[in-house]
Amino acid sequence: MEIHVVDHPLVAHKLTTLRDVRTDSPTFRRLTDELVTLLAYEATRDVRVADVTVETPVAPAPGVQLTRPTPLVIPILRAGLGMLDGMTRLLPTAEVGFLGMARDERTLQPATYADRLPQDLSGRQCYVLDPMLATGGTLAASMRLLVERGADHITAICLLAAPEGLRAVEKRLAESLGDDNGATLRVVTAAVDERLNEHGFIVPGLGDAGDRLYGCV
Ligand SMILES: O=P(O)(O)OC[C@H]1O[C@H](OP(=O)(O)OP(=O)(O)O)[C@H](O)[C@@H]1O
Ligand SMILES: O=c1cc[nH]c(=O)[nH]1
Ligand SMILES: [Mg+2]
Repeated sequence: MEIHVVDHPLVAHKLTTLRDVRTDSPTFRRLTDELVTLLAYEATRDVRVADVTVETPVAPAPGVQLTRPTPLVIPILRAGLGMLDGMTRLLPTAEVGFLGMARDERTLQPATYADRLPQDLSGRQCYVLDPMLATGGTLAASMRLLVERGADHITAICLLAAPEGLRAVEKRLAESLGDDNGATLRVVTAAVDERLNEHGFIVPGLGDAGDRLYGCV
């Protein structure tokens, strides 16, 4: 699995405000949206395009356009929903599928409560949106589901990742799918933080992303 940490002063600046405990929900939502667009620029670097020629008012011009099937964007509910608009702003023709997953606060295991994804993802480039990659259980389960449905190119966009979570995603996917599953798997993130705490929270992190976006449930 390829891990790409986006090293850019604007990303670092926005992430710093996002982490700040004094940042309120409206500002947190706006910054998440802005950060996703910056991360998406990197994450879509290898989106599939085909050569085309258009006529300018002056002459034919060679160019490219996105190929079909169109990419699929998958926000992981609930917190991933806060990243959807920022992503589709950059990829307006993408289709959107939804996965609802919640981590049990005690066992830290993810449970899937909603699956509105196509059954056949053969040849689909998939972009998974989830702000936090903590133990990695949620991302490993979602990537596994997508590969089992035929996706061969999956990029996860996360605001923050924990080092042990990144290692766990690689290990779990190798165990469940095999090392030579043929899929390209990537994680694009704004930062890899220090560690997880005893509650499975990223340190220093930004707290509970879902709660900070939408309030407590
Ligand atoms: O890497 P993991 O240890 O699996 O944790 C990460 C998951 O935890 C958070 O979601 P949460 O379960 O809190 O659901 P929510 O988005 O509804 O708040 C976060 O948005 C990820 O989906
Ligand atoms: O730090 C964390 C870990 C999991 N989920 C969050 O929202 N934050
Ligand atoms: Mg949460």
